[in-house]
Amino acid sequence: MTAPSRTGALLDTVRERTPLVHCVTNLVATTFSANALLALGASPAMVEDPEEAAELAAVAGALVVNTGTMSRARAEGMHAAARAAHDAGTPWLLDPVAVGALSLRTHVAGELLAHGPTVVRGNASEILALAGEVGGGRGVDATATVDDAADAADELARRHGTVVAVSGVVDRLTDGRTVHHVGGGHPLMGRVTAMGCALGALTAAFLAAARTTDSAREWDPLTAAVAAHAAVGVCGAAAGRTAGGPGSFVPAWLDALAALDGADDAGGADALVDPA
Ligand SMILES: Nc1ncnc2c1ncn2[C@@H]1O[C@H](COP(=O)(O)OP(=O)(O)OP(=O)(O)O)[C@@H](O)[C@H]1O
Ligand SMILES: Cc1ncsc1CCO
Ligand SMILES: [Mg+2]
Repeated sequence: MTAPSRTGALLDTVRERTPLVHCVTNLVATTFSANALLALGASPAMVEDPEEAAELAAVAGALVVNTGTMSRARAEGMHAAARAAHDAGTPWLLDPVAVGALSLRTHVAGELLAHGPTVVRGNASEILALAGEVGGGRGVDATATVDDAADAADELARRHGTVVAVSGVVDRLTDGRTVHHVGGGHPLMGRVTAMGCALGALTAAFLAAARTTDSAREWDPLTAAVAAHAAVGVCGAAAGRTAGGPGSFVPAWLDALAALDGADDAGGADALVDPA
């Protein structure tokens, strides 16, 4: 018998445990992120009021805070959820959507870093801006490349003791010491909205699974985040092979997520990690 792949093993854990993933996310990504989590085998809950968010974050398996729809009221919910997750020792992921392009969210995201995110996940422009460098982001889409953000990502990871995942044609993930690249995916992923937001939600599900694995007393968020990116990459490549365009890509990608098989090396996901 061959050893289970890292991605496959974590995928199996997600399906065994059905982790509750608390999402404080944006108006665009809400339904898509929930569907992606359900397709994977996790359980989504989209809750943002500060009172309810704090209550849920304390019992959820993982939290994602996504700044895509910002307001002062929403910022309160983001802070409350992140604080509660931090206090409960629950892994949480910050997705700093359009940080650098708009002032309020740039300020709020900077404050959220104080609650110790387990993973920060964004495109290159967002990570550059969060690290305090000029990223050049115009809106929610990146204008910088993953390579442009490499040094900023490493520095951000070290400064905040977090994993930083930068998405693009090839994703790059680091904890400030170790770097992994994840290939796969498809150009159509940039032609539908909220694909990165869904990646953040799915990464949170993998964090929850890794955190609850018995053998993972010293669990590794970098490994879990890499596995999530590989799963998304393998599904993107599969969906891209059959889709006729952005419209048919989305259901094909959701179907691919649901069809991922842990025992079958999650469709070859591990081969996408650090290809020679
Ligand atoms: N040209 C591409 N080729 C392969 N994969 C891609 C490409 N563009 C995006 N992806 C993949 O799509 C996913 C989302 O990455 P992207 O950088 O587009 O996120 P984002 O800008 O945060 O998205 P959004 O904010 O719209 O949700 C990642 O898994 C990434 O690898
Ligand atoms: C299009 C858009 N606008 C705010 S959030 C979002 C989803 C992609 O980040
Ligand atoms: Mg994004």
